[in-house]
Amino acid sequence: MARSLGQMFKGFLRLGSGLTTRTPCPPGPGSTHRASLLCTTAALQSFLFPKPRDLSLPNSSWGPDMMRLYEHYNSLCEVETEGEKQPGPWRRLPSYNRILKYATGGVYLSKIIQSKARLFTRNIKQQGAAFEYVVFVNKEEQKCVCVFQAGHLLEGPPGHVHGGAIATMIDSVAGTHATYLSGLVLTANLNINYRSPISLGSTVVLESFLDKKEDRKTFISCKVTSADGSKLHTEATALFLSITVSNIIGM
Ligand SMILES: CCCCCCCCCC(=O)SCCNC(=O)CCNC(=O)[C@H](O)C(C)(C)COP(=O)(O)OP(=O)(O)OC[C@H]1O[C@@H](n2cnc3c(N)ncnc32)[C@H](O)[C@@H]1OP(=O)(O)O
Repeated sequence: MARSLGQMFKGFLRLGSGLTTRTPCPPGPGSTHRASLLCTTAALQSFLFPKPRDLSLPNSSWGPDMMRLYEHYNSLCEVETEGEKQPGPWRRLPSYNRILKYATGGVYLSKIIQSKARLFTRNIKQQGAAFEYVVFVNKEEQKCVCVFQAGHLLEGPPGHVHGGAIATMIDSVAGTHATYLSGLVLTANLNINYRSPISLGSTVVLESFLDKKEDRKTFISCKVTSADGSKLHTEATALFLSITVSNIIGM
């Protein structure tokens, strides 16, 4: 068990270093033996380690603000220089309904380990009903941005988003950011100031910034603003502590 968890978190830690890289299948005509071997290996790999469904991609429930902001940041993930496409300053992070699906073989692991468990923010199957979001990270600026559309199941005060749901998103985005920067972490402290309510169904932007890193501690601040950036909804600071796999096993 400890070994499989070790493998699992090795995959998880790859989040910060090009997790989604896969062997491309070369074009058919004129393929060499080596190329077809590569293709077979890739096919075998995808059979043995099926890709989990990425829930951070657009679906039909996404409104105009959500789509506009997604397309804006997505366009910054790739830049064209002298006719060639290069990685841009931003990167979209994939998102699954269990964190262990980041590991190689995570789809199978997910069936073996507490098979009914689901990531809190990704456990509602009805598209658009709860948390619709996508996270982008900018390594150079050490910054994360999340575009979040809050569905009708997240109601707190009538017509508005529950404070716990907002806290959940802040913890998730700041936690993802801290993981990206520092590997495996747990939230030790989260302070939130709610400045103005968020309407149900609206799209907001969460921005997460690295304040400082000290040994095991990663300090992050986060703010939530309206889609056009004109209104501040929420501000937060958080402390994440780096942990080891044995911390999780012993939990
Ligand atoms: C890719 C997808 C990623 C998705 C991200 C999802 C993010 C979700 C994140 C979470 O929700 S995690 C779940 C909620 N958090 C927890 O359940 C954590 C529960 N708490 C613990 O397990 C432990 O308290 C913890 C691991 C955080 C710390 O215990 P340790 O024994 O490792 O640390 P220790 O108590 O020795 O403290 C280490 C340092 O941190 C400081 N510290 C600990 N807790 C603190 C605190 N709460 N506030 C301020 N400082 C704190 C402590 O003072 C000390 O400072 P110094 O080294 O300077 O002396």
